[in-house]
Amino acid sequence: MRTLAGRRIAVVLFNLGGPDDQASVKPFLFNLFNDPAIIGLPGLIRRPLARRISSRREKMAQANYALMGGGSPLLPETRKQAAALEAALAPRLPEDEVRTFVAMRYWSPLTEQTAAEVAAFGPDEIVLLPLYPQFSTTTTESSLKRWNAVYAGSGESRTVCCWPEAYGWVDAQADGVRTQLDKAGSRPVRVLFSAHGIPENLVRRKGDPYQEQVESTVAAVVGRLTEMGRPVDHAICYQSRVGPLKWLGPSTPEALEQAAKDGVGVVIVPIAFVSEHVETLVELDIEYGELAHTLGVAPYLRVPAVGTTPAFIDALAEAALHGLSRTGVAPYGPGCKGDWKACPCQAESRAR
Ligand SMILES: C=CC1=C(C)c2cc3[nH]c(cc4nc(cc5[nH]c(cc1n2)c(C)c5CCC(=O)O)C(CCC(=O)O)=C4C)c(C)c3C=C
Ligand SMILES: [Fe+2]
Ligand SMILES: [Fe+2]
Repeated sequence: MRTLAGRRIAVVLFNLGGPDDQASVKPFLFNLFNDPAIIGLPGLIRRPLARRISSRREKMAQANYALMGGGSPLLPETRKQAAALEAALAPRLPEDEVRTFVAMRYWSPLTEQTAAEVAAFGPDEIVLLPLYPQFSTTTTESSLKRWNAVYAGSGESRTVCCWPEAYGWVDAQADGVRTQLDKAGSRPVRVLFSAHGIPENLVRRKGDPYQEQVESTVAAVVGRLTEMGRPVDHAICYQSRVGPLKWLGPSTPEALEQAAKDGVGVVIVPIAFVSEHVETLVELDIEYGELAHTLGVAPYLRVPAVGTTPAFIDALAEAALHGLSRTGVAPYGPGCKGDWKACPCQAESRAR
């Protein structure tokens, strides 16, 4: 697999980023809505629209971030994952100097800042590793496009497009579900796999593979639970709806209403996030927790994001190693377009 020893290897972890304080909420939102991957309109229309939406959304978003102390915990949580991954890779690549980096899409450290840091490191090889288990044009593709536009340093780049069925990721999720099922005891519960939504037309008209990959993660986790002797009543739903377009459904509130009608409690699983942030700590725990209470859905239990659990960090380390073992795999591009399972970066996690 490895041909040269003593390499400098940069592993770049990509995530969305979040505001670090109340003042950065609006510029963060502007960066997000000004991304053509989020609003696919020409810049002349998109920029003023992004300015309007970020102004309109500022107060509500600030109130949500205030519930977590003022800003997003996403960066400190991601830095912990980066440190754990670096420690996990060191014994696997003992002759190389491996360094992990964090590149955020909409807030600091912005991708261009990280690109400069990676360039200063002078890597021989770079692994681009999105912290999005499932590929979406709105997240993974947007981050990788930005990286490719701004990175001007040394090194051969390899990309891991996605890892929806990676062994340790699925294992960590199944383990988290089992822990919550134990807490539910003999009370009837449905496992609700809640993913961040995207507009439906991205899937139907533009072939975004996100929904299919979310479904494949869920099938793998349910399969693992069945192997553990814990078959579950389960459903997939989509949270965090934004704007007037039709988004993937059912929404998480709709799934909670269904649970109320069916007389079951829920174990809710953040199935597209790998760390805690506003969408888990505020939306799942507070907003939907209150909704569940109002609807009489009990128990309402939530699986923590995988964070730095050893099985998950192992999955990231394996993904980085698989990235290193190939040259220039395109992110969900030639080689896997239209069939992500055919992408070489999927082969080894399936084989385990
Ligand atoms: C699977 C991951 C994510 C997808 C897909 C995604 C798509 C997407 N998001 C918005 C709009 C917003 N997202 C916001 C926060 C946010 N989104 C993700 C992940 C995905 N987004 C994360 C990890 C976070 C948290 C950031 C943090 O603060 O730590 C927000 C800001 C919060 C709010 O105002 O509600 C917005 C807005 C769209 C429009 C979209 C797809 C088109
Ligand atoms: Fe791939
Ligand atoms: Fe989002």
